[in-house]
Formats: sequence, C-alpha cells, structure tokens
Amino acid sequence: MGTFRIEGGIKLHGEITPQGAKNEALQILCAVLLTPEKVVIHNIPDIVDVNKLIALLEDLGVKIQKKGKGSYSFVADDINLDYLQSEQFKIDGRGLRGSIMLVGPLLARFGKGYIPKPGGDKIGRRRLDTHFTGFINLGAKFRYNKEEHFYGVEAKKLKGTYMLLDEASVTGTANIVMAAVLAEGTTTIYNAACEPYLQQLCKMLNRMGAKIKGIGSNLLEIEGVKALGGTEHTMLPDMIEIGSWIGLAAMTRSELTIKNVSWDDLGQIPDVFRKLGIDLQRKGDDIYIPEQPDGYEIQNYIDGSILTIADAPWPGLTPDLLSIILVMATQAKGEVIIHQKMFESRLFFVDKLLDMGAKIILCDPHRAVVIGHNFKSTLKATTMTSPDIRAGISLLIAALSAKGVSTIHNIEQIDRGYEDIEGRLRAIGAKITRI
Ligand SMILES: CC(=O)N[C@H]1[C@@H](OP(=O)(O)OP(=O)(O)OC[C@H]2O[C@@H](n3ccc(=O)[nH]c3=O)[C@H](O)[C@@H]2O)O[C@H](CO)[C@@H](O)[C@@H]1O
Ligand SMILES: C=C(OP(=O)(O)O)C(=O)O
Repeated sequence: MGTFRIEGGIKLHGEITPQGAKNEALQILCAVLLTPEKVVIHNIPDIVDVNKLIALLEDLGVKIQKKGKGSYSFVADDINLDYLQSEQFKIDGRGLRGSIMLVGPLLARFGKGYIPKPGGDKIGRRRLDTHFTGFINLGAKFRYNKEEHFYGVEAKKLKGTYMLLDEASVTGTANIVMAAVLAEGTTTIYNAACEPYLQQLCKMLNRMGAKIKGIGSNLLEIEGVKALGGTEHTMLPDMIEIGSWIGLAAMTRSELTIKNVSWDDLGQIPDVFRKLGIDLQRKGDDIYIPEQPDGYEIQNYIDGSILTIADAPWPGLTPDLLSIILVMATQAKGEVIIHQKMFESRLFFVDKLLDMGAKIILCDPHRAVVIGHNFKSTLKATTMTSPDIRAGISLLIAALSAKGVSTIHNIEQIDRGYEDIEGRLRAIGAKITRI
C-alpha cells in the first residue's frame, strides 16, 4: 500500500496542465476493437486504469506501438477471442470499471462479448442492467454466471431498434453506441448520456465511417454500417482534474493557472465554482485563479435560502466533482448542502474531514451540510486512508491546506486517475513525497 507524506499550509504558485481525460480514454481505447485498421490516439493519460486497459487490449491481440508521450497506435486485425474465456481475463477484466466497454465492440465485430463484474470505485451499487438490456434490444442473447459474476452476450448479427434507456448511463450509452454502429439498420437511443466524452467517442466513430446523428443530445440515431476504418483522435483535457486543481487553489489560497482546459467542454463546472465564491477567470483557453486573501464566500439563492450543489447526468454537474467541492466548502464563508444523488457510499469519507476539524453534518448517505470556517481555523494535519479516487484527491487537497504533516495511505486509488500527481504538485510548490 503506497503512502504520501504531505507538509501542508504552503501556498502554491504557477501553472498546471490537465492530463488527457481518464473517462474519455477508457471509451476511446475500447473503440479501437471496432476496426482492423490503424487507430492513432493522442493525449492518453499515463494512469493506472488506462494502462490496465491498454494491457488488456494487448492480451486480446491488439498490436500497440507507443509513438511518443501519450500517443499510441492500435491495430486490432488479429484478435485472440480465446483470451476472453481464460482465467487470466477473469482477473484482468475485474481490474477497472472501463473494461465493461470492451463488450459492445466485441459483440458488434465478433458476435460475442464477455466480461467479469468490472472493478472501479467502491462507491455504492454500480449496476450494469442498462448495458445488457441495450445489447438484448439489439438482438443479443444474454447469460450471467452468478457464482463467478461473469456476464456474456452473443449474437450472429445485431439489428437496429428503438430503445429508451432506463437511465442515462455514461458507460452504458458508450457500450450500446459501439454495438449499434455495426448493427443492421437504424438504432435510436433515447435518454442517452451526452457528456463531452461521449460526444468525443461519437465524433471519432463518425470519422471511422459510422453514421451517428444527435451527438451532444439525449437522442442518438445510429445508422449501422458494414465496417469501420482507421482514424486519429486526441483526448480532451480531464474535467475532473481541472475541478480538482480549482479546489486545490481555493483551499491553499494560491494563485494558479490551469492551462488549456477546453472551456467550451466544461459545461456548468466554472459556474458551480463561482457559486462557491471562487474568482475564476477565463484567459484564452486557460483558467486563471488569483490569490484570494479574503477567502471565498458561498452564494445563497436569490431568496436567501442555502445553496445546494447536486449531481445530475450531463449537462448537470458530474458526481465525480462533489467530493472535491465538499472539501472546498469546509473553508468557505457560508454554508452549503452537498447532495450526491447518484452514488450511495461516496460521502462517508467526511469522517476523515471531521477528524481534521471540519464542520460537516452527514444527514444521510447522500447529503451533507458543510459549514465553512472562512479560514478562521485551519484543518489539522492527520493520518488517513484514501477510500476511492475522488475522496483520495479531496483528502490530498485537505492535507495540502492543513498546517503540519499529514499522511495518506492507499494512494493507489489516486494513481488510478491522476498522472504523476506528486511530480506535478511539487512543480507548483507543494511539499509531497511518496514513501
Ligand atoms: C469509467 C467511467 O466513465 N466512469 C464514470 C461513469 O461511470 P458509469 O458509467 O459506471 O456510471 P453510470 O452513468 O452508469 O451511473 C452512475 C450511477 O448513477 C446512477 N444514475 C445514473 C444515471 C441517472 O440518470 N441517474 C442515476 O442515478 C446509476 O444508477 C449509477 O449508480 O459515469 C459516472 C457518472 O457520471 C462517473 O461517476 C464515473 O466516473
Ligand atoms: C468513479 C470514477 O471512476 P470509475 O468509474 O472508473 O470507478 C471516477 O473517475 O470518479
């Protein structure tokens, strides 16, 4: 189990560049299975989850070449389907959430897709019904081995149809889209997820020859084609990383420039941070956050009632930023309700913040009221364990703002999604070491 030692209470300064988006990378990498031709992908983040998926593709027989930092080429012209039945696949497939998106492309191109119950954050129930109901709607036969938690779908050919998803699942929509692009006829997906990473996937598939309409909306129309060809694709910057660095600047009261953020793909994120009182300025495609010596004040609603920050499917606020926003609120002036609607166990990490002296009332597993200290009292350094990726980065931000030396164990959770985190934080002045 890896550990960070953090000396907090130090102002940071300078520029930080977000990595390529983790959750986009996981979709895009699975899509290389849809063609025997070469697909070149740039801005791939060097993080544990993505590297695990690249290794899985290699075990499936995809020919992979590293072209430079973050750039790889993939050729899926000779796929070893036997690997899907192997014991090794049952172990590797469980290693991350994103592996679930191998199923759609495999089913579409090879008539079968299997997956063990995928891993990822332990943040409550994470069902897969939307994915498999979608494949069944396209004509696939489904089976599930309860003892081994092993899922399988098979179909000689997929047939396009209309479907209304029971929820706007992100990976579910990506998976069904990747199956439908090679189905016979037209597939209509209503209540589709439409976050920027899905838009990126659909645009890439269209460059490969797919016919997808409605990109960016919750109504996708996909006219199936016989085959897809190669393409080149560049990943967007990671919006969750961008939000993490905004939280970091606020909590350490630092002046920070976040470079090349792709503003137009950030949706509500900048405004949500502004509601929390952060002076967040647009400079070209950068976010500039000046030092805020007087702290930041949470806005109330027009009628004076207390602000709620809640997650919702895109274009709502992504749930992955709520832990970071909660930590930031502990030092704001004012109060806020954090409502994590999607996941059931993501707020339990507030216990650690309580140990550090934060004023939080956990009302139930989904809602927490945070009463900010307005920097009148700083958080106390402590020893903690990172329960999941976003709680992990939030605790790291808390530790960087706390006076004294903190330690965070189980930092593998943070490494799942943040590239060279300590190197990049040290470059802006943080005192952090991996021990
Ligand atoms: C690898 C990857 O891309 N992971 C992301 C993906 O996970 P993932 O695709 O697994 O998440 P889903 O979109 O399927 O759903 C997440 C959770 O929200 C619930 N739900 C979903 C839609 C809805 O309208 N209402 C609702 O309550 C689901 O029941 C589930 O518990 O999307 C999540 C939601 O943005 C993010 O937290 C994850 O980081
Ligand atoms: C929940 C997350 O990831 P995953 O879906 O990979 O567990 C996340 O990135 O915050």
